[in-house]
Amino acid sequence: MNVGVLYSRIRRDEKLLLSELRDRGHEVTKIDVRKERFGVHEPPQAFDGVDIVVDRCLATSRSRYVTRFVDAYDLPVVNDPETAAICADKARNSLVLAEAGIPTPATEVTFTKESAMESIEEFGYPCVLKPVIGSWGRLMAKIDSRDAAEAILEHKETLGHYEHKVFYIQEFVEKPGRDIRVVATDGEPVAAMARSSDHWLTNAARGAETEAIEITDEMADLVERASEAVGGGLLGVDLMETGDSYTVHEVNHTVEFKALNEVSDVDVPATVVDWLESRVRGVEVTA
Ligand SMILES: Nc1ncnc2c1ncn2[C@@H]1O[C@H](COP(=O)(O)OP(=O)(O)OP(=O)(O)O)[C@@H](O)[C@H]1O
Repeated sequence: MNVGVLYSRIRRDEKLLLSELRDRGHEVTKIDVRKERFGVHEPPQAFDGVDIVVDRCLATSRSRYVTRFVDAYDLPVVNDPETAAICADKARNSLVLAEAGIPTPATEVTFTKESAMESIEEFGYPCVLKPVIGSWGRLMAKIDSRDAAEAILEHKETLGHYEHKVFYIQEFVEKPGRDIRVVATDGEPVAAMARSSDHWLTNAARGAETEAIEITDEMADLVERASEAVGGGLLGVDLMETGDSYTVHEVNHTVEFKALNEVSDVDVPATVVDWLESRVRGVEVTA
């Protein structure tokens, strides 16, 4: 098969994927989205002969638009544009998880700092304020007091980009110093790791320690349901432990897997390519 890989920077994750594809004799068409022009009628020539497109754009804005265009060109794309749109937006992410009855932290969205303050006071301290669009733990605030809340809300309202005028407020989950990332393909867990840190943010990108963990039946069930809630695909499902159970705080759509591949016995890129091959076979059968 010929796999089109949309990118703007090739990270270790993409290198792993590209070399697994090439090792199996697949053709790879690297498509640098910074250089292409995406017409509404005609696809760029770069897509000629491509069987399936994998979106690996680092920037969420690029990911969201480029997947829409690829979908309009009638090419299968991983992930689906609607999945990318849901996962890129923490408010939509939380909504679909809650709608599907999946345990997820209590969350409110408000549009003024006054109503945000009401929400924060009701959640009590600490609580969490997140940007609706963002990753790697950037611009996340754990709010410990009313004074801190007032300052952050004023900064966001005065200095923030328009997305920062959507206040996404969440209960603080007392997790055991770690959270869990499960990479899954169409709801089927590939491998899981715990990310531990002394800091309340336990993102691997912020230097948290990572270790492989077993996937329990309960985790697998939540991952399957969370994947279905956002429309499936190649996803990273993030969970926190809550004593005897779990809460799913988000699902990521252009999931990084290099850290997981390093700690896990599972060959993550190989499993992802197995899945891509099965997707292309599925398209050929139905065509
Ligand atoms: N409600 C919460 N209570 C306690 N800790 C939280 C809460 N929400 C998030 N965290 C912690 O903050 C980290 C980052 O959260 P989240 O995944 O929502 O942000 P992100 O910027 O989208 O990160 P990523 O890009 O890794 O998905 C999580 O790994 C988790 O440890």
